[in-house]
Amino acid sequence: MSDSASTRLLTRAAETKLPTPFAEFRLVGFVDRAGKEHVALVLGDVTTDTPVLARVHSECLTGDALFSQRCDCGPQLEAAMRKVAQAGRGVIAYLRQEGRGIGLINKIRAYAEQDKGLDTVEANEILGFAPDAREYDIAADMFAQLGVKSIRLMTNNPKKIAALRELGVDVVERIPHRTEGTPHNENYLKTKSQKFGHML
Ligand SMILES: Nc1nc2c(ncn2[C@@H]2O[C@H](COP(=O)(O)OP(=O)(O)OP(=O)(O)O)[C@@H](O)[C@H]2O)c(=O)[nH]1
Ligand SMILES: [Zn+2]
Repeated sequence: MSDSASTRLLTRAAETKLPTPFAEFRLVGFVDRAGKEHVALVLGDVTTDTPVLARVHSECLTGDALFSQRCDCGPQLEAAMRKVAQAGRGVIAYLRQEGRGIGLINKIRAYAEQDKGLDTVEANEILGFAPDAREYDIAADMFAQLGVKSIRLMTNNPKKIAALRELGVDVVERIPHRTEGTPHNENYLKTKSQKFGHML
C-alpha cells in the first residue's frame, strides 16, 4: 500500500492506549485536510507480512453510542473489537463519515422520512443526497501510515471492498460481518441487501 508523503490525506496527530472490555488497543488519532478527526484502533504488530484483520467502520452516533436498533452499527463495531481482540492483532479504522457521509442532522432527517414509509435509499434521495456519499481514501491512507500491507476485511459490503482495492488497499479476504437483526432494523437490512448489494 502506498505510503508516499505527497499522497497523504491525513496527519497522524496523537496516540495513546485505550483499555476496553475486549483488549487494550492503541488509539491513533488522525486529522484530515478538512480538519475532521478520525481514529484507528490498533492491536499487535500490524506491520508484518501476515494479512491484518481489519474493519473499516463509518461513524454512526445513534448506533455506536446510543444503542439504536434502527441499524446494525453498534453490534458490528463491538463484534469487530471482539474479533480483533481474539486474534490478538488487527486494525479498526473508525471514519467520521456519519450517516453514510451526509452528517448526523441529515441522517436524523432521513430517519424522519423513513418514519413516513420511505426506505433508507429513498429517504436520502428525497433530501437531495446520494444514497451513499462515503469515500474510503482516508481509510487507505490510515492503513498506509500504520504500515499495514494487506488486510482481511470484516464487511458485508461489496462496494467497500471494491473501493478500497481501487485505492490500492490489498484486501486478500472478506470476513462476513453479520449481526443478529432486531424487529427495528429488519427492513433496513433488507434494503441494504436489495439496493446496495450487501451480502447478508
Ligand atoms: N443516511 C443514512 N445513513 C445511515 C442510515 N442508517 C445507517 N446509516 C449510516 O450508514 C453507515 C454504516 O453503513 P452500513 O450500510 O450499515 O454498513 P457498511 O459500512 O456499508 O457495510 P458493512 O461493512 O457490512 O457494515 C454509518 O455511517 C451510519 O451512520 C440511514 O438510514 N440513512
Ligand atoms: Zn448505524
